[in-house]
Amino acid sequence: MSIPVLVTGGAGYIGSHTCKALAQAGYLPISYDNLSRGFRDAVRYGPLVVGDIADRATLDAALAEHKPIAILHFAAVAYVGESMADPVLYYRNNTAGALSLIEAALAAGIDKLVFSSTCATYGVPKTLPIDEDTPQQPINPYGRSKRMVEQMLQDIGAVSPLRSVALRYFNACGTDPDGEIGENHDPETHLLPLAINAALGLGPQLQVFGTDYPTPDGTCIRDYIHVTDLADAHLRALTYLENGGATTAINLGTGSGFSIREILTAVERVLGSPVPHQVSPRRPGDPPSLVALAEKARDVLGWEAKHSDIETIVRTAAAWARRQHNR
Ligand SMILES: NC(=O)c1ccc[n+]([C@@H]2O[C@H](COP(=O)([O-])OP(=O)(O)OC[C@H]3O[C@@H](n4cnc5c(N)ncnc54)[C@H](O)[C@@H]3O)[C@@H](O)[C@H]2O)c1
Ligand SMILES: O=c1ccn([C@@H]2O[C@H](COP(=O)(O)OP(=O)(O)O[C@H]3O[C@H](CO)[C@@H](O)[C@H](O)[C@H]3O)[C@@H](O)[C@H]2O)c(=O)[nH]1
Repeated sequence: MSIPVLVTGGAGYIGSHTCKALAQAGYLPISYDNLSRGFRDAVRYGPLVVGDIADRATLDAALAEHKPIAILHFAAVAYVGESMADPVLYYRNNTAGALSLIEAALAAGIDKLVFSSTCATYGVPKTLPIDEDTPQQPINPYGRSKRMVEQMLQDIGAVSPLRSVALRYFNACGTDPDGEIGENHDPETHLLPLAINAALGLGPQLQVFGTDYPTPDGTCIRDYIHVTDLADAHLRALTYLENGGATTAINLGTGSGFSIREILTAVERVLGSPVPHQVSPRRPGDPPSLVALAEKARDVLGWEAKHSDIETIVRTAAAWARRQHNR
């Protein structure tokens, strides 16, 4: 019998890829998702409970029915720009929502939780690459909404059996190499899919948000990590907690940064067509450079990125984009 695990946000991009990895490893992923930003047809590897993490009645019933041994908590709203415009949404959904989930976990006696945190909790770090001891001083409500959840997990974990791993992802990208699931955000706001769609003629030209950052070519630098590598890290974090591991926080990145211009060059090289683009003003809330030091993930989880070379990222994401457009 497969081991049940509750996956909030299992109908979303990273959650659905992690459900696939869980199923392959002998777990039964129970997706718990309000479908506000996810898709029913992304839930393929276990049952779906349609519910909101703030809805304790539905949540408690799902926990009582499926008896998961752990929770992987992906459900959130996750756009830096949107969080600047609508902070209430971010604090309500991400922070208050997480507290509701934690209370439900405690009531159900669940003592293991893996949390989707983010490098956006670091703000504008003084030095690069970013290790886990870098002060968390987020510069947007999205990052603050997530840092608060990390703090709640630490405080609550200190006085309860709940142990957790906060995985601070850098920029998720790429799609399932088998093509079963992919990245479907509506609207899409992420650089990689927008650049690929522009190159393939499947979307409008890309807006490059700012060319006056303090970086070598003036565009923002990010650390791009393939979603399959993120999924693998979640399994390892779950195993760590099953083996009695203590509450901790771990970066998930490659350790290499790419500027937006370097990404456009890479997309052009892999797809053989240029990325039509124009320069636009900076997007509020964007730090100039975010690059991980990924040693803790290797030391604690035995994890390293295996699919995150830029070619694999572009190839898998482009295959998915073409399939969505039957091209
Ligand atoms: N995409 C990235 O680059 C990135 C980087 C760092 C961290 N993260 C974090 O990873 C997680 C997943 O991100 P994603 O890119 O897969 O996003 P996504 O929007 O594809 O998935 C989020 C899922 O959560 C669901 N959801 C949202 N609010 C909910 C609620 N109140 N109750 C139940 N379900 C709810 C949505 O319907 C959606 O299916 C998020 O927590 C995000 O903050 C993402
Ligand atoms: O049309 C676009 C979209 C993005 N960018 C830039 O590309 C970079 C990456 O942007 P995006 O793909 O939107 O990712 P982030 O804003 O870095 O945020 C993602 O990565 C974060 C970690 O860095 C996560 O926490 C967030 O959930 C996730 O949305 C940024 O400099 C953007 O300004 C553009 O220039 N044009």
